[in-house]
Amino acid sequence: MTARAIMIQGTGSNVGKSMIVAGLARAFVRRGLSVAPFKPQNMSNNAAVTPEGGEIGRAQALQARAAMRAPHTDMNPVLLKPETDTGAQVIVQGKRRGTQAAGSFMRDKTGLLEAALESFHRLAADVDLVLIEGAGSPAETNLRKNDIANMGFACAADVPVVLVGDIHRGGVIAQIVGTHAVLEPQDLARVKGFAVNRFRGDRSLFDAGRDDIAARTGWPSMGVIPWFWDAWKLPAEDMMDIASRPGGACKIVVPQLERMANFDDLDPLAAEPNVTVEIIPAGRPLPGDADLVLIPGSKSTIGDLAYLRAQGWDIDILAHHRRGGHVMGLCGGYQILGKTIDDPEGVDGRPGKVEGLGLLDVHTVMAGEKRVTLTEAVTRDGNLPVSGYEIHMGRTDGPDCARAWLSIEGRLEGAASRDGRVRGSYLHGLFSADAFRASFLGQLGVESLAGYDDGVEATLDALADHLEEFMDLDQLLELAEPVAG
Ligand SMILES: NC(=O)CC[C@H](N)C(=O)O
Repeated sequence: MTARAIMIQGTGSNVGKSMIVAGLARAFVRRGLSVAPFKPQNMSNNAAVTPEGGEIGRAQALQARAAMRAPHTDMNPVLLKPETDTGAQVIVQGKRRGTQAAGSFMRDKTGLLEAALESFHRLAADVDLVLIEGAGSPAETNLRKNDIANMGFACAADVPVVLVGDIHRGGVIAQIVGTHAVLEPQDLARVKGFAVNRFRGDRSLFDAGRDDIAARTGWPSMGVIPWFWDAWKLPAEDMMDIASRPGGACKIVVPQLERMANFDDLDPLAAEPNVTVEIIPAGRPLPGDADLVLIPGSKSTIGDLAYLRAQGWDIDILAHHRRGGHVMGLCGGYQILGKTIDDPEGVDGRPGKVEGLGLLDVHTVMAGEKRVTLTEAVTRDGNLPVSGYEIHMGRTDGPDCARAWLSIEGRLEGAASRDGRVRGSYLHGLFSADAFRASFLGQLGVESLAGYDDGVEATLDALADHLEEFMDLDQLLELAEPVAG
């Protein structure tokens, strides 16, 4: 089969590329094509686990779901997970390759373009259409040399590009015309069209603006896409996209860690009408009226523990617990709740051994192989099924693990305090299980009113309808070119 491919690049990060690729994937699947999403290089601490036990960006996992395919490590062959301001864990074709400083990554990308091309061609051998997503913007001329995320990949793979701008942040004419102005001729020749995303109001008011972009660039418009109001119902890719979600009386408070990882854990809770999820940014105390403080995962637990203390959140969490409140820690958050965290070789950030909050009598050691796996578990009290995933270097043990509240094929998972109000587990994604979430919220005194996965499916269909209406999908498909062998 000869697949066709097209690449969606943006005029900047967060212009809505991943959402557009997800919507296009669902729309083209509904038109009868087999579709695979692909992003050569992603930078995100929000990872998903594939059935083969590898890691990819969560956005590609959502796009795979939109395309009705299992996620695969080939869909995002290079994933950078920031650990500090200057260093990141590098994941290649799903596996941790090590930690690299930003500067050395820029200079030395040995083998990465080859890995990206290999993955791309493997995907293309299997489907009718590969929808490729760029990263950031191709207008960052200083990053063009050695690039594998945008034009560097588009040129190497010989694929056409559509450029998306974001009118909501302003200056969209300059975004697109400006990108046209700074691209080198060989990159410019790749761009076949543009689209304007996140339009609010009367679209006809922008007709002249759209025509001006077309006249100045020579590119046809693929559409002016109105704001998609239900976007929040889809798993968030970027920390910038997660927002507090006002809802009902039950208040779940989440300290926004600097290296927060796998925050899709919050989505099923935020989708509950009876629940308000409040994400607290640095500089603000955790509110005193929380029903539950949820400490999310962290890419660098020791670093984020210091960050949490610098905000005074340790004091807030201990006070909340003393007042009778519930505390839950997931993965990095679980480790933070324990007594000690020991990372002798710095496999998770800076090396060191530190004391945790001590709300759980457990100890964590970071070492050895990274555990990356899809996991099916059941709750020990009600035998409720929970499916989730694990991504961690740390191993946690201690007396409170005897009160583990989950069981994975007979093995105990997690820990709880004697009074049961403090709980931790390595299992990400557990709140998507409707029955478990209902029972968990029941313990906090509220009723669950939402079916989470059904809601995501309905939103992906609505997104596909939205793009069918406001983008020229026939023309987009015509622009897609056969993948050169
Ligand atoms: N996903 C997580 O929260 C990971 C926790 C920690 N960074 C570890 O690797 O063990």
